[in-house]
This record gives sequence, C-alpha cells and structure tokens, in this order.
Amino acid sequence: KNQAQEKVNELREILNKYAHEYYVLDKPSVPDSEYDQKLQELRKLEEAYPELITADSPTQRVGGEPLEGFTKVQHEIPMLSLSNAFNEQDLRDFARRASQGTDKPLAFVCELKIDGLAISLTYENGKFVRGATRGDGTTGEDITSNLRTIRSIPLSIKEQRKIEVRGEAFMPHKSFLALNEQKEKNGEEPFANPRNAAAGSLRQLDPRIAASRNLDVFLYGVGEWEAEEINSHSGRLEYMKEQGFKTNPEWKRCDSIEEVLEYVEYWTTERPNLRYEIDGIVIKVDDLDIQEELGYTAKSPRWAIAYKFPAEEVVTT
Ligand SMILES: NC(=O)n1nc(-c2ccco2)nc1N
Repeated sequence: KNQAQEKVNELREILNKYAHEYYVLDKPSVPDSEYDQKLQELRKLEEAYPELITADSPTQRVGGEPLEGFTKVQHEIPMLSLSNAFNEQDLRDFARRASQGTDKPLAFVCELKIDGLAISLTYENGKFVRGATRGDGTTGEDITSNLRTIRSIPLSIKEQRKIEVRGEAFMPHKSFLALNEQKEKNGEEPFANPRNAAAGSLRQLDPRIAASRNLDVFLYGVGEWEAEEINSHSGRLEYMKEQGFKTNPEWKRCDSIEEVLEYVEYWTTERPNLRYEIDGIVIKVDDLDIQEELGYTAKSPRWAIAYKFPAEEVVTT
C-alpha cells in the first residue's frame, strides 16, 4: 500500500512536470507517448487503490456528472472593465492623466489584449478550489468543473496562502476553425468568433464538452492575496509564472509613452501571426502604489487603459 502511495506520488510529480512543459511553456521534453504511458500507469494504480485518488491528480481533470446549473460567485475585489483608447492622442492623454496623479516616476506594462472570457481562479493550501466567470464584475458563475479541464490551469501550486489570479480563457484559432468545421458538418450553427466559442464552451453544464474544446488561458492579474508582498504589476506577472501559471510571453515593461506607442505599432502589424485572437493592447501603470493613488472611476481603473485595434473592415465578397 505504501509502495503504491510512493509510486502514485512519483507519477503525479512527473506528469505535472510534463504537463507544465507542454501546456504552459509550450516546450515538451518528452514525446506524447511517454506522457500517455505514465498517465495510464497512474490510472491503473488509482483504480487498484481508489483511496489514493486526490482532486489534484492529473487523472481528475474531467469531472463526473453534468451540473444542474451554475451557482453564483461574489467577487470580493470587483473584476472591472477597462476604459478604451482608439488612437495615439487617447494614449498620450491617459499617460498624462496618470503622471498628474503622482509625483513618482511612471512606468507602464503593455500586454496583448486576449479576446476571450475573463475568469478568476482561487487557490487555497496550494489547491485549485474555485473558478468563476467575471459576470457583471461583482457576481460571476462558478465554472470550476469546466476550468479544471483546461490543461494549462494548474490543479496545484507551491503557494500555500490563499491567492486569486485573473486572466482570460480563450480558444486558439486552430481549435476555433476545427470546431466550426465540425459544426458545419453536423449542420449546426457555427460560432461567430473565438470569443463566443470560448464563452459557449465554458457555459456548458457537462465538463466533457468543455474538455473537448481545446481551450487555453493567459493569466494577467491578481485579485485577493493573503501575502501581498510584491509592489509592481510586472513583479506579479513574474511571480505567477514562477508559480506555474501561464502568462502571455509578449508582455513588456515600458518606461515612456513613446515605448508604449512603439509596442502598439509593432503588434498592429504582428497581430495576424498570433495563434490566438487579440482585440487590442492593455497598458497598465506598473507600480502598485501608484495604481492605488490613481484609483478607479465608477466602472474602470484610472491606472489602466485598453487600446482597441480599428475594427477590421469586413470585405463583403
Ligand atoms: N483581456 C486581456 O488580455 N486583459 N484584460 C486585462 C485587464 C482587465 C482588467 C484589468 O486587466 N489585462 C489583460 N491583459
């Protein structure tokens, strides 16, 4: 029995490492067959010793029965929407207002604005305990069982103190095209865009359907955190990556609005080469104390703004 426990722990550690390399770092160190073989070994051991099964085992990604409905979740810290910028002048105005709100030197972090569904993930004692949609910003829906099926979301992390991280769940282009092809074959209505497809997939009551949709996430923020000891947004992004969360590799710390404008310029042309949909660039003040000084309007932070790409002219054939 103890032998089985040791073997199970060893397999879980190896499988979590492989999964992190493959789904989070996009750099597998072993062929899929190696992963599948070890997972099969773990399944057999858990079958023989069901009392050894834990919720964070890699075999427990796709849960049991479909839900009857989604329960509501209150966000202790509201998940606010971002105000928009549409051109260079809007961005310069944003930077000026921010610099007038503090006498400290100002730095920004630029991030790709992933066009998906905003989500919140809560971990307690290092375990993924709850996942929720943004909803209206204060009340979302508990979609834990669906989010567990997304392989790039870790089921356990090193941090033992309660932490809530936030990000975007999305459907990569390849999965979107394949899903719509399938829907058209079945004579079903295809999804209009990857955002709707991701939202529709996470609103399914049966986690097996969500599991089949090849969703992914990028995490970009922290909500509640018992151990707030990092004083910059960029530091938080690095911390989240260290904890095993998938953060978008394209974020960049900029020391001036000129650098921000260069970043926007670069991604305006580079955007078509991404394997996922983005609808803009998010610019955030990096220093968390300055974020606090700047505060919020009724519905959005004053320390962040979303530059939106011009809507692509639809070529009607
Ligand atoms: N959609 C997206 O990629 N977002 N959204 C935020 C955000 C929303 C509110 C605060 O931050 N940040 C990024 N990268």
